[in-house]
Amino acid sequence: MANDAEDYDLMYGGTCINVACVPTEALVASAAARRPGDDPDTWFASAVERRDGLVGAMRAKNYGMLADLPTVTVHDGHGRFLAPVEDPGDGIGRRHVVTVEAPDGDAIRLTAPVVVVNTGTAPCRPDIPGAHGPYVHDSTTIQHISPRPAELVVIGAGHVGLEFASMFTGFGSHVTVVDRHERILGHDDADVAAVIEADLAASGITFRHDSQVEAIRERDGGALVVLADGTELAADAVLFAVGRTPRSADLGLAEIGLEPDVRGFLPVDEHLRTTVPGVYAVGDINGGPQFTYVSLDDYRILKDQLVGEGRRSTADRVAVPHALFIEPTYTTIGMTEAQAVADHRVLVAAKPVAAIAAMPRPKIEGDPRGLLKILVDAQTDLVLGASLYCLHAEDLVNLVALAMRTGTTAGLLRDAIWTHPSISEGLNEVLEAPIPSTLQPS
Ligand SMILES: Cc1cc2nc3c(=O)[nH]c(=O)nc-3n(C[C@H](O)[C@H](O)[C@H](O)COP(=O)(O)OP(=O)(O)OC[C@H]3O[C@@H](n4cnc5c(N)ncnc54)[C@H](O)[C@@H]3O)c2cc1C
Ligand SMILES: NC(=O)c1ccc[n+]([C@@H]2O[C@H](COP(=O)([O-])OP(=O)(O)OC[C@H]3O[C@@H](n4cnc5c(N)ncnc54)[C@H](O)[C@@H]3O)[C@@H](O)[C@H]2O)c1
Repeated sequence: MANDAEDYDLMYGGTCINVACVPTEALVASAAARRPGDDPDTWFASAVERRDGLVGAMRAKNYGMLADLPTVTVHDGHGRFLAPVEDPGDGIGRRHVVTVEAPDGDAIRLTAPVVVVNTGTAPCRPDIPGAHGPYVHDSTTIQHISPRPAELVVIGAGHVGLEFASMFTGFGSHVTVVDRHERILGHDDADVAAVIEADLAASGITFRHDSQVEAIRERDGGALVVLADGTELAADAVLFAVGRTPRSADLGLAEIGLEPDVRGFLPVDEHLRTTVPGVYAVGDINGGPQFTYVSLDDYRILKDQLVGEGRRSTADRVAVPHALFIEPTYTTIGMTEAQAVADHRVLVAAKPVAAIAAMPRPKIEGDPRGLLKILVDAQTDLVLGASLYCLHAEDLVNLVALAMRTGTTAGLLRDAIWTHPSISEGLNEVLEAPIPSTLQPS
């Protein structure tokens, strides 16, 4: 196990637990819990402390889950392929060779007929002047920023950009988000994206769309973000949230004849086999969707390949949901409205959360922002897709996902008995009177 800074023992459990989902969602939750009277800096410091405790405990647990198994040996260090050992005629066949170089320079050599590459991705920064300057961060380093920046510029309005923008706004910082596209969530329904952007703007975030960053300059005690149109944005800190790059550059891939794609990801077939026999690539490194639960499903496919019947494949994934942890949570599943109207007669069931009388839960918890929108096939009554922007939508979307996977109709969701007061019961009301989509197939 290794990360870019080579803190091997700080990465047990991988990216999600140590530098991604768990720590960031812990900070998002703490930021959302801050009330106007709470001192921002004290609150931020205690949130960081809480985050560190949680991450430390989960890392230890994850290490134990592997290291405590009698069949597992954990080696700390950087793994890299060496040339394979050709079949010595012992019945096992050709073996791959991996060297693991420990931080102190010691290296060991491991041989095996099967090697699974699960090296993940790392944050990337564009090749512009000042991108590695002193006040410039990525999603990992900003989690350890001190003091809290009063003025933060976030470059990139994707998952990382919007989550950290929402989080730092909650911590009392002023955040400007710069993105090269004309709107946020460009792949999603425009009407839903507009509601979300309006809420984020109302919470204090400034958006600069259609913008390219040309350089980042140092100024007294901070940075100056220079945009292509000449605008200069002063910041205490800058966060690059412009995507992630695969960790494949130093894996010795040439030794085994494994060619990465142009971006550096390792191409696989639907059973996660690379082009080299005996070498699999799972998780972010294979260029699939970058989510922990997809990496987990890759593991199921791999397990089925190695000790099962070899039937599971990426092709049998149905209705994979996505969640964006802003406040409140925004989730999507299935088709967008534009995609749905291309092949279906679509009914749209949509209601602002504040107007759903039969779903008091968000009002009880004090955040009635959001919108529930569900797309239904007018002929079959099956759910085609949904955009759920609401407190606890990260759970509601799983219910809709299950309905889509099992062919449960919108009528059944509408008429089901759900607990009260819950978010699920919103389905009773939202699905009551869907109306035909007004979008034309493009
Ligand atoms: C800020 C942020 C928030 C996120 N939030 C979410 C979320 O809420 N939900 C969600 O589903 N996804 C989220 N993601 C995405 C998610 O974290 C990743 O998709 C997931 O962690 C990828 O897991 P993986 O199995 O591919 O590998 P990783 O978890 O990345 O593990 C790779 C491991 O390999 C090690 N390694 C790399 N190269 C070598 C080498 N040569 N030798 C030895 N070890 C090596 C690394 O140190 C690391 O421990 C988030 C990502 C980020 C950046
Ligand atoms: N809640 C979650 O599940 C979650 C949370 C965080 C991250 N992630 C995963 O991590 C991955 C990486 O996230 P990310 O936000 O870094 O990448 P991303 O691909 O989601 O978004 C990058 C954004 O940066 C913009 N951009 C790129 N270069 C730019 C430039 N030079 N100037 C201005 N804007 C620029 C792009 O237009 C895009 O909007 C995501 O794809 C996602 O799979 C998931």
